[in-house]
Amino acid sequence: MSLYHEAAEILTSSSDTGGSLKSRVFGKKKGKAPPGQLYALVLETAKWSPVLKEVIEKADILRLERKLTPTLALLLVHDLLLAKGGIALPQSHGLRASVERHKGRLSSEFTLARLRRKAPTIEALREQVERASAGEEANYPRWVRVNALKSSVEEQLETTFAKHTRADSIQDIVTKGGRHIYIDPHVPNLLAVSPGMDFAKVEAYTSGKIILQDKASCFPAYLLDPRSEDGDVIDACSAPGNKTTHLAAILYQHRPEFEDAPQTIFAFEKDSRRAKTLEKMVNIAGSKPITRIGFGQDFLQVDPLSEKYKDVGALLLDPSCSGSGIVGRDSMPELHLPDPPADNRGGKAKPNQANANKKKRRRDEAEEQAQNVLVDDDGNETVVKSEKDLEARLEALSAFQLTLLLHAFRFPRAKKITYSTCSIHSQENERVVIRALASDIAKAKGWRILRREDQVSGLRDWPVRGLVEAAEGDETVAEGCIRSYKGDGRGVMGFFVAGFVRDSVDAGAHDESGPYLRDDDGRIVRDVVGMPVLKSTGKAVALRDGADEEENDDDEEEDEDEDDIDDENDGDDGGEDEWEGISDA
Ligand SMILES: C[S@@+](CC[C@H](N)C(=O)[O-])C[C@H]1O[C@@H](n2cnc3c(N)ncnc32)[C@H](O)[C@@H]1O
Repeated sequence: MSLYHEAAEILTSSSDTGGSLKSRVFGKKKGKAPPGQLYALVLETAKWSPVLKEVIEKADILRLERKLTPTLALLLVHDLLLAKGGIALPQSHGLRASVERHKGRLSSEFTLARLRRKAPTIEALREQVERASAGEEANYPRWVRVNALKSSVEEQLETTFAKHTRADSIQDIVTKGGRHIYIDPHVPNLLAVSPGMDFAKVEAYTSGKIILQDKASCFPAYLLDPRSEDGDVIDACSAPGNKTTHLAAILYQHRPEFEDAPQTIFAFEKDSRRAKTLEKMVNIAGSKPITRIGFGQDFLQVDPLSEKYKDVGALLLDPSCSGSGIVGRDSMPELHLPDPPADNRGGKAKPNQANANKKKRRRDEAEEQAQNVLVDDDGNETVVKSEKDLEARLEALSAFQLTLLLHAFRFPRAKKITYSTCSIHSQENERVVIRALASDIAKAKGWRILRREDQVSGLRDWPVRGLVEAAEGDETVAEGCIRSYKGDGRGVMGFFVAGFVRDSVDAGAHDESGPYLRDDDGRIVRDVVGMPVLKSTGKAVALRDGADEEENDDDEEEDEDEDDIDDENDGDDGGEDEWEGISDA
């Protein structure tokens, strides 16, 4: 079966079956076509279908080409007019010929359809199409994290977003037409831009200078705030790698001067296939030199007492969850099929009312069915027929989430942990936090909630906090928890994060933050001539004879090390031109 027949089968079945488009494409048992290509073809064709329907009907090719069904015509005309390589069939193939014969007519109808929509260029039309098909997402900004390892907000404002106008509020981004940009006041290096921009070919995106990441999804790494004195960092559940690469960028920004032994991020991912995506993202983002990926490695099987993890001072836990906070996940745009020629419809000019009603009924049934399928944030589907089913699913998830959190509490040098979900259910959120704090291990090791007043400034200021009732009336815990809700006008997905801290590490594990005083960014405090200030005396280190020269030599070495990181990153980018990007929670 050709790519187009497989795609047509998916498009025609989409109104009858539940489940997400991704699961229907990637879960297909017998297909021959590469799933990535199939998925892109089906999704893009559905997005463009209102325009293509018009083009096909005006060019009248369904009357002229009797073998073409309306669905096949949409798919083939999509590729003829919009795909880089045209129709993916041999030149002699009958289907290809049946559409290419009408290329001239189809192209001019396409131009007319564009002009009727007042789009001066195909790019402008593409933006319209993206916006119209975005569904729920059209009411949200596109969040863009500038990757500090490779670029800066200033550079991106002058290059990628040079033509954007500065907006005064997040509401302006979604309500005003055109291209607007807003600098987020809470999370450093975060921008919001108007929806509808196609990033697939934007250089800053394909080279990892910018990463598409929802604002709320940036909270965990920012809240963890890893410093050089925290030693190594664990990302327990890493793929696709948004938070891993965010951690790397934060470590890079906090890197102390004149110190070697860079920190390591241990990024675990249980699912080997997803670990490959993680690897790709880590490479593109330039985080590879400091990241060790645990391919297919289950965090629960990692021994906290292993020598390898003796310097782990901070952990980020972002486990699988119900994904109930995700905005517009995998929503399939409505398909607009061209009408068959009049004589194929038994001479009637329009589909009759009975048919239209039948179609509507089928659509309603499919929608109802889809609402009963709970798709978690890893794409796994569970049919939820009742409240009881949902409760059982949430109970299973929260038991797993709690186990993970208690495992993290065991790392002997750990002093900070963040726990997050993209769920709105308190069972997966405050309830897990409360149960974790009440555990024997938390009490034995001295773990407590990271209070609001001790949080990084942007999250201290974030107004949406945890639910007091779900936190069993504990206001300190509820205030320490950070929430967000979709649809509340703040432009973010539904999310939850809480931080845990403790004041001292396990007996036997040393505090290795070093002998020198550090500023808020983890940099060593120095006197006017650049000598480091000792914690013990509050005074700068005294110079020995000849030590001045030695220290300068060291400085040069350190600078070279930092350059090495950049060089390696640039080198990595060269081989990754197939990167199509990830956008995620
Ligand atoms: C919510 S996603 C993580 C998203 C990721 N933190 C990001 O921001 O890009 C959860 C991931 O955890 C992985 N996972 C689930 N259980 C795990 C375990 N026990 N050990 C390691 N990875 C696990 C899943 O396969 C999935 O890829």
